[in-house]
Amino acid sequence: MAGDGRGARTPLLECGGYAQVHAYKTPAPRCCFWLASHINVRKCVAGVMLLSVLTIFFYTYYVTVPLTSLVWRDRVPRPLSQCSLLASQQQHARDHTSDARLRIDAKVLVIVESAYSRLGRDIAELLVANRIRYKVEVAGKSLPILTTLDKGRYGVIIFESLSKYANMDKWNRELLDKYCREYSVGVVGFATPGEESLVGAQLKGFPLFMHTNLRLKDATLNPASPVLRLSRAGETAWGDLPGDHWTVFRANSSTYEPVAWAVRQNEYGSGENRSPLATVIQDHGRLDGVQRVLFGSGFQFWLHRLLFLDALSYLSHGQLSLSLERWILVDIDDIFVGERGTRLHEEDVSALLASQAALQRLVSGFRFNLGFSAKYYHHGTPLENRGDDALLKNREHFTWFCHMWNHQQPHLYNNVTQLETEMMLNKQFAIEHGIPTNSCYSVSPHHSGVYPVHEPLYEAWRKVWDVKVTSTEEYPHLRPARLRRGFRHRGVMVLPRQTCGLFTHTLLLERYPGGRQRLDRSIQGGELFQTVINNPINIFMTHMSNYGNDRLALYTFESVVKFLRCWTNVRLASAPPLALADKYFQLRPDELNPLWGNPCDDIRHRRIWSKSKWCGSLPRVLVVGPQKTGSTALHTFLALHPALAPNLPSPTTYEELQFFNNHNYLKGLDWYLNFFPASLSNLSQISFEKSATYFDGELVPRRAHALLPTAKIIIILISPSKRAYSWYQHIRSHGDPVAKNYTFHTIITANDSAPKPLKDLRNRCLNPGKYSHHLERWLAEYSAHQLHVLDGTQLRAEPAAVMNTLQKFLKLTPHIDYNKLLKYDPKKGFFCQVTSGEKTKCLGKSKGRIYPPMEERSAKFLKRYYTPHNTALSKLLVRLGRPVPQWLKDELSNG
Ligand SMILES: Nc1ncnc2c1ncn2[C@@H]1O[C@H](COP(=O)(O)OS(=O)(=O)O)[C@@H](OP(=O)(O)O)[C@H]1O
Repeated sequence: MAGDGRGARTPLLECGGYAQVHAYKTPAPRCCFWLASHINVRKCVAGVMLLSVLTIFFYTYYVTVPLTSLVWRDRVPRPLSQCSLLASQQQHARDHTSDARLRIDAKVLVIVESAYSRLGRDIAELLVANRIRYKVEVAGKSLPILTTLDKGRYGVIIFESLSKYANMDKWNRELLDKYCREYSVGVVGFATPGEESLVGAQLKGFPLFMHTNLRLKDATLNPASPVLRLSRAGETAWGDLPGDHWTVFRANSSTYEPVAWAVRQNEYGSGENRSPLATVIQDHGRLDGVQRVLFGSGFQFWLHRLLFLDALSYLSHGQLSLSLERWILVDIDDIFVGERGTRLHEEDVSALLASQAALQRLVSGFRFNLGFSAKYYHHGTPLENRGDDALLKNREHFTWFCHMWNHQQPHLYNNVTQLETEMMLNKQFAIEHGIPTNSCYSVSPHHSGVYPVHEPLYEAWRKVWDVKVTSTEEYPHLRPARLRRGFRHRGVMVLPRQTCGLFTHTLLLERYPGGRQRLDRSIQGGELFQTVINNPINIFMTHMSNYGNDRLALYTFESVVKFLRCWTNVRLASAPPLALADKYFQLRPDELNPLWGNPCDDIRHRRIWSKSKWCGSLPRVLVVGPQKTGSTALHTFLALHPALAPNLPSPTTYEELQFFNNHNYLKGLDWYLNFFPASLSNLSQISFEKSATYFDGELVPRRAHALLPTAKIIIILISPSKRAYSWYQHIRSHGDPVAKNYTFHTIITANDSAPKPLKDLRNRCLNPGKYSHHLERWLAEYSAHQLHVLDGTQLRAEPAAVMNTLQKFLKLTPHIDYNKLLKYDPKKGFFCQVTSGEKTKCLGKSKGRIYPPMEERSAKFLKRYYTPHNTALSKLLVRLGRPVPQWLKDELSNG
């Protein structure tokens, strides 16, 4: 057999030569014989399969792609533009401001039917999206308090149910009308669907008549209505209006003026033959001095959201007016990255330029912002590679920003150098191809490393690209979009990014998820349209593939911009990212400081956060102070418990990390996490942290809750007077120059005309002792059952008893008998840790200092000073069902 095989090779060569020469002669009997003897069925099947795979590959990459893309390009949808107003110039929008409203707060009161009602929720969400402050009250027997001293608390009162408003009891109604008149506060009301269909029914107490449960179509706005500001009149929203339960208004008084109209669905004809019915009506307040805007339906109809914002603006005399400026930046990410067959051709680039030119006519300064990953340059079909070249050829028409060179997620790199090297490759490419490198903007693939923060990314960005701005959808969470915020970290401004409904895989309008109508609805008054209305600065992320194929992105943006132009008076503009970031934080300076959340609480965040990071040992117990109440003793006692593990010590502040209350917070979460490494605690242990300055830190409860929402909070209280005195002795012995120069009495009695350093010291000394005030702040974030208020005087005298209660509160196992661990040390005058035998280990000299007793006059002064705060604390503890400590009873006694 072996001989057969070997000998068979030669005829194959001969076979080829033979066949050529003797093609018409005998058809290679030896060759066929050889083939027949060598090819079995298995080989034959394998060969056919291989051939098929090769054919499919060839067909897909070289035949289908160009052909299908030709078919797609044939079906490029035209942007929606059925608007007669597009050609006309934008007019000046009304200014609702007046001097009348200096006596009210720019806040609205929303009176809802129930805590769960749909429209009430929609109203609240729209207010949140526009950062309008509000308070929600469920309609009830009495009205909430409307004034503080001589100031009105609310600028507009919104009734989710018009009938609840009209049917208020006489007393409340008179009270409300009086408030509205006195402070020129307006009312918004919504007619909610009732079971009964009313025809010409009078709204109780008003010369206004209503038809209910109607189906309507073809909405228009009254160009003369003074309410309109964001909304622009002149166009008709053709077609059926959503919902079967519309209310329309008819009035026979000049106090009423329609804001919007529609016609009945079963009404045909045109122009004058159609009788428009008022769906939104304004009451000028000519009869009773109260201005109102009443809606015949809720927010299912997109235009009502716009009119609602206008109503707030009008009724608040401009106090609640939104700016008319809307900034739009469209990022095109993944330049060069797309799959073969989905990338841009030369004609797509031409279309991109043409669309950009069209958009520039409506959005001043508009340029597409291109983010490139150069590793994939020229990775397409030959036609697509020419598309890459066309982009580069027209590079100066666009703005550019760097994406990751290889589109890798930065959180996967634990090494800054590696990140820098890859960023350098992209930069090198940019320099070689004349791509501008000075935008100071970058975007990370899949938001990776931006939030939760991956420090090496920020470091490399700053170093290689001088990045000062980025954008993400992830801070603080992806959803809901209206809660997205910006922040700044390590000099990089992170802007919230909005979505426009287009993603990497969204290639064709006809295959749009949920159908083309879904995208069109989003554009025509729906989500995308509302996004632009609700956000002064919009950064939209799109991908290269959205601009090839049927150029879905061009359709989307041109359409929405035209729709905005048609129906609103907003002034659209664009600017480079750095300018937008400056604008953003000018508008929202309160957002500059970040609020760190726990990356492990959100699976999306966990996925874009380094695997080497660990949040499993973050503290679950915080001892928050205040200072000089025995917090160090408590920390030491807790650390003796086998179920508890304290953080690693800080080189500068020892056991206290002082993260939540000072500049350490701005160092970022990694800084804090480093004190809680995975090795810190075994799995059954609970980590804890103690920083005595947390208690009275203004921002601490909010920050602590954002990161540690389930933590237990321990507060230690002693007499605030004694605390203040101990604190004075403490900073004096630390050499504080002001404390050294003044007596305790001078400091605590300093009045407001005293020198600033003295006043500052007085505040630092006295303010932490206003216990009830600080406790309320903690209670605003944490629920009462998470808070444990511990008596510091008792901790000093009977530490074992206190630790007993605390162990129960913390549900610690095993339960430890602290009588065995602590012993009174007569020399120190305090309880100390028992070491070997009879020996003890006490706290250092700085705890349990020896100093003269407080002067009588100071004690008297402080007792008086703290009385209101102590009274409030006592009430608060009773309200919470907690024991009132003996020291507090003593302070409140008359003795
Ligand atoms: N067991 C034990 N040992 C030593 N000291 C004890 C102890 N228990 C309570 N105290 C009291 O704790 C006071 C210091 O409070 P803090 O530890 O909270 O001070 S600090 O804010 O951390 O600096 C300290 O205040 P001064 O007496 O003014 O020094 C002590 O009175």
